[in-house]
Amino acid sequence: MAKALKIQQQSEMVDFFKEGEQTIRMGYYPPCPQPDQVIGLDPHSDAGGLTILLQVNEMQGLQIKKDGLWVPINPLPDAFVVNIGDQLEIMTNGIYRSIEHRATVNSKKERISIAAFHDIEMGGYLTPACSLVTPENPALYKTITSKEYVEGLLGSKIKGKSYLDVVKIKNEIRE
Ligand SMILES: O=C(O)CCC(=O)C(=O)O
Ligand SMILES: [Fe+2]
Repeated sequence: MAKALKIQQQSEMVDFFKEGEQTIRMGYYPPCPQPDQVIGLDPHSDAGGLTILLQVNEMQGLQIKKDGLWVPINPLPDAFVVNIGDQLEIMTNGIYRSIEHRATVNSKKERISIAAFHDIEMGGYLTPACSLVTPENPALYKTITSKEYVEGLLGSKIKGKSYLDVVKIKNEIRE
């Protein structure tokens, strides 16, 4: 990833995650007779760096928001879904965008997913990579401590990608 982004000091990318955390969440979505009336998991972007997700029993349910529409991600046998999270959006100075997603439920069958989240270390800083910030491409996100980031996140309501707005430098965002 660092190579693809032409980050000059590849160690910079490694340093972000070197002492980072891996957290696993298992999702169990029971069948629901009225699937249109409920949501399995509210729309959100993952707050960490990279998420690796397995749709265990290959039931459809994961959807991503693309051009304002919800697009289903059909499970492929033995395949992982790899999601960009907000921390990577910040580090890449917006070159890689985190993806808004949600999970729906089915009427007939349960759905099981396992997500592995990879986050930066607590105690470090969350900041766009130095070599991606230039006079032509100024920093789009503030530099904050990972502690500030997590505290702010826990204190906010999950609503799509809205928490990133707190970290964005206003008036500088390319859409
Ligand atoms: O169950 C899924 O497919 C999505 C899970 C997810 O987005 C999450 O745990 O953050
Ligand atoms: Fe997620």
